[in-house]
Amino acid sequence: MGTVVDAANQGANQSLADKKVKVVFVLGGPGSGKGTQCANIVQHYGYTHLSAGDLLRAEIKSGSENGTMIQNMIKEGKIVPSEVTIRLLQQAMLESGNDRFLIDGFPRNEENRANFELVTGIEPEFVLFFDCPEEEMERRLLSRNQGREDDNIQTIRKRFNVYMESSLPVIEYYNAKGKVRKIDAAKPVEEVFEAVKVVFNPSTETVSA
Ligand SMILES: Nc1ncnc2c1ncn2[C@@H]1O[C@H](COP(=O)(O)OP(=O)(O)OP(=O)(O)O)[C@@H](O)[C@H]1O
Ligand SMILES: Nc1ccn([C@@H]2O[C@H](COP(=O)(O)O)[C@@H](O)[C@H]2O)c(=O)n1
Ligand SMILES: [Mg+2]
Repeated sequence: MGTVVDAANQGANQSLADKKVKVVFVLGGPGSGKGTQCANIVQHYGYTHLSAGDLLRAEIKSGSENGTMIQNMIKEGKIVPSEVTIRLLQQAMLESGNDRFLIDGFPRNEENRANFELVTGIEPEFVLFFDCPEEEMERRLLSRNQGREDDNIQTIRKRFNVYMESSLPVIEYYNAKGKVRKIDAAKPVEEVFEAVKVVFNPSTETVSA
């Protein structure tokens, strides 16, 4: 059984490698506006948006054998083992038929980062980092109203702790490699997107380099 699954996984990796997929990691704290800005980027730049959190929530709804474990992790603001999340990301990349992806909310810790690279061989083109003060993120999450089980103050505080302890080091890792494009995410949505466009527009990038 393990061998069949491993072979399928290797096939998926080979197929993604053949396509020479382009990946941008979209990172930032809970409520910093990753999903909001990804929707804008998709409209303008032809990327497919894959939110790791959305994929995990869909996996719960699908009645998968991992559903209960994932649900408990999300309620506690904890990071699901990368084996599960990477498989969902690979599947979604293959199904999309696209070769350009915004991977939102991943990698969330060192284990996510190292295993994604090891398993897929994919290095991000760059990391889009939405930088936002905690008080503003908290305000946004508490008024998001999308029925998310983790948008309550107890879980939000746990998510902030995980972000500080586990996710920021990943951003620092990519920063040391010169891959981070930092955006001031505390501004209104339209202003944030203006800053995002500068990153995605190659001619503007050349001028400012
Ligand atoms: N620049 C902004 N100014 C004010 N509100 C914003 C801004 N960007 C997003 N929002 C709102 O804040 C909430 C959180 O945004 P969003 O879902 O995009 O964040 P996220 O980073 O994807 O969060 P999570 O990590 O929890 O998935 C939403 O209700 C969204 O409409
Ligand atoms: N790489 C990831 C991403 C997310 N999770 C879990 O999902 C929760 C919600 O994520 P959002 O990006 O939608 O906010 C998050 O708090 C984690 O519990 C994960 O495990 N691994
Ligand atoms: Mg989101």
